[in-house]
Amino acid sequence: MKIITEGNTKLKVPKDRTLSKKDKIFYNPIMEINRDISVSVIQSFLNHYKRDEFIICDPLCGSGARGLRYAKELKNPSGTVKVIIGDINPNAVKLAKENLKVNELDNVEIIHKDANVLLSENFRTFNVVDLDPFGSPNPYIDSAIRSCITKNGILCMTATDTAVLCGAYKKACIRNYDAIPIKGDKELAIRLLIGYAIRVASKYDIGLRPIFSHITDHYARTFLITERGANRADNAIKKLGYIKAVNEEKIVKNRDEGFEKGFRGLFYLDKINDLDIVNGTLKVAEDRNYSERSRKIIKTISEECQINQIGCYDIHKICSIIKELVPPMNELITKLKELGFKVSRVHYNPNGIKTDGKIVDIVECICKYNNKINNNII
Ligand SMILES: C[S@@+](CC[C@H](N)C(=O)[O-])C[C@H]1O[C@@H](n2cnc3c(N)ncnc32)[C@H](O)[C@@H]1O
Repeated sequence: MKIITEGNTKLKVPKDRTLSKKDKIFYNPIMEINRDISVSVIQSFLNHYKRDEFIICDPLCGSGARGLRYAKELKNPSGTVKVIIGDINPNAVKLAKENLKVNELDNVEIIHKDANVLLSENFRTFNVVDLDPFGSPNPYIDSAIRSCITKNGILCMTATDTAVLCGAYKKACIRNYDAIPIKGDKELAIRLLIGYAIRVASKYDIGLRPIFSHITDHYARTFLITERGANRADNAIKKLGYIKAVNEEKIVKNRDEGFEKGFRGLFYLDKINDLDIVNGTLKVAEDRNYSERSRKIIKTISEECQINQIGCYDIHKICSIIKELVPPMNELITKLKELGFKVSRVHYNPNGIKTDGKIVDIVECICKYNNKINNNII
């Protein structure tokens, strides 16, 4: 064991790890970024909404890193923060208890229990439920929704089964998420996951609205606000639909229009980030000097979420289709901006941009740049 610091929380963690289920206790240092972003999003939410008591459940806690960071680093401006953490693995629970002592916290309860049992025993109790499983969060989504408060609760989840959500295993995606995936644009993986969660929540007359979503390294992560009532559930369902990807262009079809051959889904078609929450998240991460990479991801999201586009245009793929050389991304972005278009890079693909321009505008800029290069004008 060794002691490390994440944020301002001290953690005793195993020295030798395989980062798989084989580890006696799971701790992944790469997920510090995930935890930095999570603390910042929830703090941003707390700064927007007044709460006397704010109760968070981390039912798949591993070493306790996530739950303990919430307990130590979240500040509730108008009340208290309490964290319930649990794990089915007795070794994880033992370590989480040791980590609780190291941090001298008195606002945490640690429970040795199956996550679905813990969540089911706490009907409509938690302000936040954070699902951070191995693989898909799917086995826990139903009980997580029932254990969340129904108005302005937060369900956050990590999915590490991105190969499934991104379309490498179509049958598994249909089986696990009742949806047909699309390969290529990773944002669609989050949209598929959100779409699925909305369908699960709607049977309880709960609507879900995403406030922050990212796809980083090997996982997708989203934060969804609960909204009470059949009308809100209906509104959330109305935002689901089908997508057809044709040469980097995404054609969308609302669910009400029915399924058509060539389309895939269901996907969530509305905004997957709330700009106020994202900007608040960035401020928290910057004020607290959280990891540089987490700040960079949040900053890019704050830019990309101001452009209303599903997914992104991958410039390398466009160039390969039109058989043109790839221009420098910055040159292309500057050119499009000079033409009056909004443009942003995306956090999940170094070759991707979002823009309110059309694909023909991008193609024109690429061709013009290459002509100038060929004629030695640049
Ligand atoms: C990916 S790890 C959690 C990592 C942790 N949240 C963090 O940020 O470091 C998943 C954890 O879920 C636990 N787990 C697996 N199945 C479970 C179940 N049915 N109920 C409760 N815990 C479970 C595992 O023991 C493991 O510690």
